[in-house]
Amino acid sequence: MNRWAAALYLAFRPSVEQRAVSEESRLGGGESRKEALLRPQTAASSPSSTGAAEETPSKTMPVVLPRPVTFVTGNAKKLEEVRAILGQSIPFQSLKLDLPELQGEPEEISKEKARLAAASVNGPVLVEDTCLCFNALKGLPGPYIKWFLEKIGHEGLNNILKAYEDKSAYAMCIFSLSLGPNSDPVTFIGKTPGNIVPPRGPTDFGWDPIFQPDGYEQTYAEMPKEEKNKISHRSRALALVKSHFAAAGYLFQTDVSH
Ligand SMILES: O=c1[nH]c(=O)c2ncn([C@@H]3O[C@H](COP(=O)(O)OP(=O)(O)OP(=O)(O)O)[C@@H](O)[C@H]3O)c2[nH]1
Ligand SMILES: [Mg+2]
Repeated sequence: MNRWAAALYLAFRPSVEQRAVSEESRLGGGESRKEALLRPQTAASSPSSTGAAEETPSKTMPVVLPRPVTFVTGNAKKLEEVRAILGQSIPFQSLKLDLPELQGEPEEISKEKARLAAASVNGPVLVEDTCLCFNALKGLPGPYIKWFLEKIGHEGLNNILKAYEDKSAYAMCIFSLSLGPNSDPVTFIGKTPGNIVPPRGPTDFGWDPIFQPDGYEQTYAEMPKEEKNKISHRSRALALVKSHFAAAGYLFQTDVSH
């Protein structure tokens, strides 16, 4: 046994691709073991809606990941919420990195971010891309909300919708999990419907002051953080991430020599 000690965080049934991981590669040592564990794999589940992840029951051994998942983001406020929502449910660490982003459909943007992150970290990663989608604009600004917000601010975003009666919108978070370089990312999508309103509340996080979720009198910004984290797009997507981890039963190796 080398310095790696296998730390078993979860030991539930594995998912489809995990059958490919042999007992030998699971317990073997050195780089060859890591390569075997992180070879390209089929998505375990593709929860591409707000529904729960579907898992295929199996009795074979779970995938062993060389270390906790790295959540890669350049956004401190996102990280704060992810920490609060995940708690101790999934072993993860974070890395501040502002990854370049594709143009295109939100799911592809998130997946490509995960591929870049996995290549950069050389290990399992979780990333997310957030969209604010105006129904009157057929989903725009969507993944480009960051740049709209930066250039025209809350007032400009409200002004855009003055041309339309429909002020409804939805906040969407797309998490992508990649088990390592060359591993196809799996996505988890959470959406919260609401309306775009003139800004109310603290301005410390993006467009929170102009998004009022359905069924609430307060904007995201006016809500206590715990309340937002119960109903937000981010918490809905993370609920799917958690279900995926519970169903997949990943094993994590922890280097106990540090
Ligand atoms: O009011 C908000 N409430 C939220 O819950 C929320 N989540 C994200 N955002 C903002 O929406 C844009 C997404 O762009 P984005 O997903 O590319 O994020 P980012 O570039 O800041 O970080 P990352 O890509 O490194 O993870 C950025 O302007 C974020 O600040 C939010 N604003
Ligand atoms: Mg970004």
